[in-house]
Amino acid sequence: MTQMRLVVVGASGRMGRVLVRAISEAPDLVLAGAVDQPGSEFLGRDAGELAGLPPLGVTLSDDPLTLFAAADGVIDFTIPAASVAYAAFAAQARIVHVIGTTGFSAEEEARIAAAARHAALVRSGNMSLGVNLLAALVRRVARTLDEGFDIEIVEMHHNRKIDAPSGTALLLGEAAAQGRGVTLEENGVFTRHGTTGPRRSGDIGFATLRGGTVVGEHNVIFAGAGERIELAHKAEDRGVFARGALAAARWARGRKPGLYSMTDVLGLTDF
Ligand SMILES: NC(=O)C1=CN([C@@H]2O[C@H](COP(=O)(O)OP(=O)(O)OC[C@H]3O[C@@H](n4cnc5c(N)ncnc54)[C@H](OP(=O)(O)O)[C@@H]3O)[C@@H](O)[C@H]2O)C=CC1
Ligand SMILES: O=C(O)C1=N[C@H](C(=O)O)C[C@H](O)C1
Repeated sequence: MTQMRLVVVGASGRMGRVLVRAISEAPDLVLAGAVDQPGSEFLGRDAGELAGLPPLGVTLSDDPLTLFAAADGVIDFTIPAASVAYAAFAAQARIVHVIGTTGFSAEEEARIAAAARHAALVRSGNMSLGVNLLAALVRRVARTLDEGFDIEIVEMHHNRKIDAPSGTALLLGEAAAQGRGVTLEENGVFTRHGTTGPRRSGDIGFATLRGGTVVGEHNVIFAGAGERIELAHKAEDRGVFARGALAAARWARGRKPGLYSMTDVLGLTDF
């Protein structure tokens, strides 16, 4: 098969730079374009140089439509409003769209699902193998234990993160809710402050920590009477997310339109 031509949107961001490096190291992939938002100070700069590499001859552009027309896929770790717009552009160009962005509203999620009717789109709050395996484990444990075990999800990220709880924490919360046969909408508790009263049986609680340069840590606690099970994942390097996103792009190439997840990409089946 020919090399897959990928455009990285948000190429000057933390994930964007890691993605540019990962693509440049993959013999089956080629960086076909790098996009930043209009007005960005990085427009016109070489994407390789920004990523700490020798020049790649691909400069940051604010013209996604032209680049998408000549590409096979888009890798997108940006902000929700941008990802929604790029989903429509990728659908128009009928190319693969991999979305790692987190923090979407329900309305934005619906617009992404609508775009996925026209092209293969993979979206996940966490692209790493480890977290997606953890989600399957959480689903399994939640199915086994009854409400005598309280579920709490604790996450910590760097101090530049703008959304809370993390996309991963929500993904893990959904897995716990599915295992229990309930919905996160009805059972999720996202804030506690003041005189809250005792914990309601069946709640799925979330706690958010922010500080320093932490790449991403998640802990799912099943707290019972006199014993506690903890399932945890620690990301040490953003490369794990980039590798997952590129695996998703390869997997989605040539696939029929639809909204896919990393569970589909990794072929993870429930235990
Ligand atoms: N699913 C996963 O596995 C992972 C998901 N993420 C998620 O990815 C997202 C990005 O994270 P991170 O890289 O740390 O954040 P950054 O803020 O470092 O990067 C986001 C980049 O997107 C750019 N951007 C904003 N609007 C546009 C636009 N319209 N077009 C092109 N680029 C745009 C920003 O530019 P500017 O700086 O000028 O605003 C910035 O460079 C977050 O939602 C995060 O939660 C992160 C890691 C893993
Ligand atoms: O913003 C980040 O950095 C991360 N975001 C994702 C999330 O919201 O879960 C994934 C990862 O934990 C890093």
